Amino acid sequence: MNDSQNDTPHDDSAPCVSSNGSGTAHDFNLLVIGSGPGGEGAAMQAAKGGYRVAVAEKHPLIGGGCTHWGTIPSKALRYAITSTMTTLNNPMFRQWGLRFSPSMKQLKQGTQAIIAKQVNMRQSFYERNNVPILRGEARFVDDHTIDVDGQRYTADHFVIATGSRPYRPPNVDFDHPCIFDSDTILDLDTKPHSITVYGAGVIGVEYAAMFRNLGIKINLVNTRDKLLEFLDDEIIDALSYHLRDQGVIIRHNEEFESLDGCEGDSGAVMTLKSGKRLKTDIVLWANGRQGNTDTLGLETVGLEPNSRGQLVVDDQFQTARDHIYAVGDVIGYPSLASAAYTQGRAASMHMLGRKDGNLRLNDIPTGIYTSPEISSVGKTERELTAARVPYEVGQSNFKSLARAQITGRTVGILKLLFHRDTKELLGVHCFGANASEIIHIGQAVMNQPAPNNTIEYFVETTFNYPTMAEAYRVAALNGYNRLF
Ligand SMILES: Cc1cc2nc3c(=O)[nH]c(=O)nc-3n(C[C@H](O)[C@H](O)[C@H](O)COP(=O)(O)OP(=O)(O)OC[C@H]3O[C@@H](n4cnc5c(N)ncnc54)[C@H](O)[C@@H]3O)c2cc1C
Ligand SMILES: NC(=O)c1ccc[n+]([C@@H]2O[C@H](COP(=O)([O-])OP(=O)(O)OC[C@H]3O[C@@H](n4cnc5c(N)ncnc54)[C@H](O)[C@@H]3O)[C@@H](O)[C@H]2O)c1
Repeated sequence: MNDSQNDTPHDDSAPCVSSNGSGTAHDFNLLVIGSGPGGEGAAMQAAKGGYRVAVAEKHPLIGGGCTHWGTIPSKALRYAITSTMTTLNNPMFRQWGLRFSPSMKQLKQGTQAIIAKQVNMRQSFYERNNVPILRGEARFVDDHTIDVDGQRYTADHFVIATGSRPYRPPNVDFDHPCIFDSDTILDLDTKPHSITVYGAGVIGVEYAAMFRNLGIKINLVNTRDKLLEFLDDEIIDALSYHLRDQGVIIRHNEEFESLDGCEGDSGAVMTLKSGKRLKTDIVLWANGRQGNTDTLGLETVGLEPNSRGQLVVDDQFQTARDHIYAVGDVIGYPSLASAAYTQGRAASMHMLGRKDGNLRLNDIPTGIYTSPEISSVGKTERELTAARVPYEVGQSNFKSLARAQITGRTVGILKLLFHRDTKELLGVHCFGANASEIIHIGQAVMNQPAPNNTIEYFVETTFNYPTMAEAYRVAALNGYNRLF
């Protein structure tokens, strides 16, 4: 499909009954708002199911915040920083006198090329599946009609997949050149000497780790008493230890009182309610997100988002209006690209009436790209203890794995939690190189029907050697040895 087909406007005077091939009095069976992972998952699943589908997108390029401001640019920058610094810190290169301080511009060079590849690839998905992209900002005008920058389109169903943006409190001046959020930090052109990161959620912790790798002084201000409290306690301790060991100053249980940009671009001062004052070259505000619902005209269709702009949905991702679904960041937790895509597919399967799908909507792994990575799936020790489940722990320290010794990436653990009677795998928690990849081995076993979901799989299986995956065998044997 070419652009002119994509942009075909709806003719209000002639409603097209079935002539559009949708078998409906509306232009489309499904109109998706937003082309991030949530919107793409919904659009592709519905198109494959025979629906006539269109996607409205207000950004000039498709791919969503995920591609342009979130997952992809942050992970591309992280890769550029870690690979450059690993090379520069290699004792062999240092011995040879290799000294180089990369600029922000150099580190960001590769990111645009990766984004362009993502956009082209995703654009081809829409083209191949005959899903037109309606360019412009969508707004409901009645139950079955949206306006996209002056053109009106009708549909039987809608999926709202408009994502989220950084929450900006009114008393912070985001126009100041030294005050950034997770969108604007991507425009940072010069490398600061010091940064205060306010908010120690996933975004704050990932950026703190990333910038510390560049040798920048970091204050990480946490409004809670632990980092990432949804993780396993030992992993939280390991993360805190390694961030501190790398030189990040973490301040727990602190709340901001005021933030003042200094004259010109000479830094910013954050005053905390405890009386502390932190002056750094820049501040990265990373304290929560806001759903993109304010301009959707939701009042027209009788929907009301919560104070953070998020929509409430049921298990099928239906809002209070049955024909309007919502997926991804706009419904809040877990606010992951991975989950958004699955939710989009689930919403479309529901509207198609398909019961054959078996999407595991509650089995969402966590992958956190700190240094080193963190990943987990299933229950934590805290949850199992609270539920009085008799579990045992099997652990492998990366420092004793041959592969880790060879690559020099010896920091890390893999922890398996399993039922001490049935040996069922209940949780997998990993901190270390490649954690977000190797977690999926455990996830696959955990999802097998009993009795194939036990740690016996790891004990009985031959693993490639030397690999990081071997950690599963070591951890399972370690756990076995604790049983009596
Ligand atoms: C810095 C950062 C790092 C992240 N890292 C990870 C990670 O490593 N792994 C992970 O799984 N997740 C990560 N995330 C989260 C992930 O990016 C989001 O969960 C994901 O993008 C949500 O997808 P979505 O489809 O709901 O929305 P989005 O990807 O935000 O897409 C929404 C789209 O809707 C469009 N839109 C909004 N309103 C309208 C309208 N009225 N009309 C038309 N179009 C509209 C927007 O332009 C946008 O293109 C990260 C997020 C951030 C900010
Ligand atoms: N690697 C990844 O998977 C990855 C990376 C980055 C972001 N993300 C996703 O993006 C989402 C947003 O990340 P984030 O770091 O901004 O959010 P977050 O929800 O983790 O919270 C960030 C900070 O804001 C505070 N906060 C959040 N809601 C609050 C509220 N209502 N009142 C007061 N304080 C509040 C938290 O205490 C925390 O310190 C996360 O849910 C995460 O899943 C994922």
